[in-house]
Amino acid sequence: MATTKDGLLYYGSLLLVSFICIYLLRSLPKKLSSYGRPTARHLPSPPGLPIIGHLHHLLLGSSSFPKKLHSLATHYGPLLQLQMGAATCVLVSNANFAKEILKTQELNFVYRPEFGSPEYNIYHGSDFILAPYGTYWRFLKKLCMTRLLSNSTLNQFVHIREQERAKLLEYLIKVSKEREFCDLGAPLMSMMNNVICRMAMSTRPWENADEAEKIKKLIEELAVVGGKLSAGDILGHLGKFDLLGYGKKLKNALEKFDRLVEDIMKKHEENGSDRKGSDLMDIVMETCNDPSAEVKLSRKDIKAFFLDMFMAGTETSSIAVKWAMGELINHPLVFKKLRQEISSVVGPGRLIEESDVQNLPYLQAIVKETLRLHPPSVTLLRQSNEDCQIDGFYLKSKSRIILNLYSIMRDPNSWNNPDEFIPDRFMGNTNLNSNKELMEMKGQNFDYLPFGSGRRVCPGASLALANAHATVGALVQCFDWKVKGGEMVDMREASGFAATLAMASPFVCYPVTQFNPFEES
Ligand code: HEM
Repeated sequence: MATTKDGLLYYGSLLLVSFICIYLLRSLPKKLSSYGRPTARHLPSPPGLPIIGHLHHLLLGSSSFPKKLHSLATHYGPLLQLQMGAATCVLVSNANFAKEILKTQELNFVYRPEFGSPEYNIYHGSDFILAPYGTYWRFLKKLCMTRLLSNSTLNQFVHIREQERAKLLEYLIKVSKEREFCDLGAPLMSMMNNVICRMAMSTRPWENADEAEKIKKLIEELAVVGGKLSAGDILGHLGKFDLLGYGKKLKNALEKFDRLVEDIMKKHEENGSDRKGSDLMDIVMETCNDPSAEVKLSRKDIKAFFLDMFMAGTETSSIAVKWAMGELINHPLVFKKLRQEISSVVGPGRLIEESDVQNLPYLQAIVKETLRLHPPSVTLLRQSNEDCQIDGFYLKSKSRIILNLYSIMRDPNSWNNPDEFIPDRFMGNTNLNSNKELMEMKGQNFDYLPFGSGRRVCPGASLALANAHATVGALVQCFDWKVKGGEMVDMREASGFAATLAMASPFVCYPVTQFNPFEES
């Protein structure tokens, strides 16, 4: 007679066999479809902890976020899977894997991940930087490349950049006369904000100082709150509850920006017929009245687009000049050589202009070397659209990719003395990285990607470079620099998570005027 024990054994075995059959039936199609292909391996990972995953590698210790990514890449390899709380990311830290993502499999990785909870973003769905690769994104990218940020539009606005640079120099001459010191970061940020405000929306700081200043404050606030909210992604679904209140702060700041830009748009509409392409907003609004335009932009789309321009362009551009000046002050021989180059090309009595830059290769090399060592955007963020393999490793669709520009541009396999500031490596007359001598900024060399690469490459690169070259040149031509509290500028990066590479300490210095371009000779 069968006992209860036998019965349990019988039904237990039946259950086990059923589970095995269900598992085989579900996995068989996948197995058959991958039959004959080499089996993909899973990505390596550093040691992790339950729940927080690898967060402790990024949160503990006083070094900066890019240095922590760099240390992970150096210890565990150039392709890693990181679990940051609830968010899974793939960290890519060498030129070969970057090329695979940005070129070989570009169409699969042309998307960007969305961080933070969309419910607090009043521009959700209109955002250009995060827009999926499709008609809307293509329309705006083409508008940027062929009209808004094209070389001919940049030439049309050269006087704005000259006037804003002159204002910066006048301020520094005054500081120098009064033997005061200044934090160079603040006037550089105002200058770049004014340039973009005036090019984009004709805000005229001398008539309405308020508008440009309000936009600058909002952009600074949005960068801080947006960064904190994105970091909240590590909470997964809990992020929706806005436990720390950053969601509400973000919404608040966005609504203020929206009201400000709505007023500016109304002024543009009121003076519509007189304006005819006087600024970027006119050009964007013209497309709304063009019946042949492929996409009809809404007011929300236009405002979201300008917010992206400010967020992507202001801090990155001013920070680049700040890092360059830090390196120049800390390398007096490079500083001297640059001043000599400017003097021999520009002459003694006039201020450097943007049109001089093509004849100033050493100035160009200094800006290139600064962007290599201190890339204002430390990472490129991408997302895979479909399952794929990289170097035999399996990546599932919607994998978030962090391209670690900081490590790629300091990789000792690509760069000699990678942590040293050596502008000569870009001059083509040394044997230091001689294959880099013709290196362009266009993202075709995957060892050097300060502006990204491919379809998603930065559309503001020419504007950023025009500004960086002429500003660094003018600051070297007009002033000697003394550092408050010591001989050297503190070149450490700020700790904590941030999208742009900030300096750890304020850049406080004394300008000493050497050449005053506004003085009658
Ligand atoms: C030194 C200054 C700048 C640096 C280092 C920089 C760097 C970058 C990088 C690395 C990307 C991502 C590219 C990729 O994913 O392949 C990017 C995208 C972008 N940048 Fe810049 N940028 C700078 C200035 C500007 C300026 C001045 C503007 C416009 C006023 C701008 C507008 C944008 C926009 C709209 C995108 C998104 C493009 C897209 O998704 O298609 N940037 N930038």
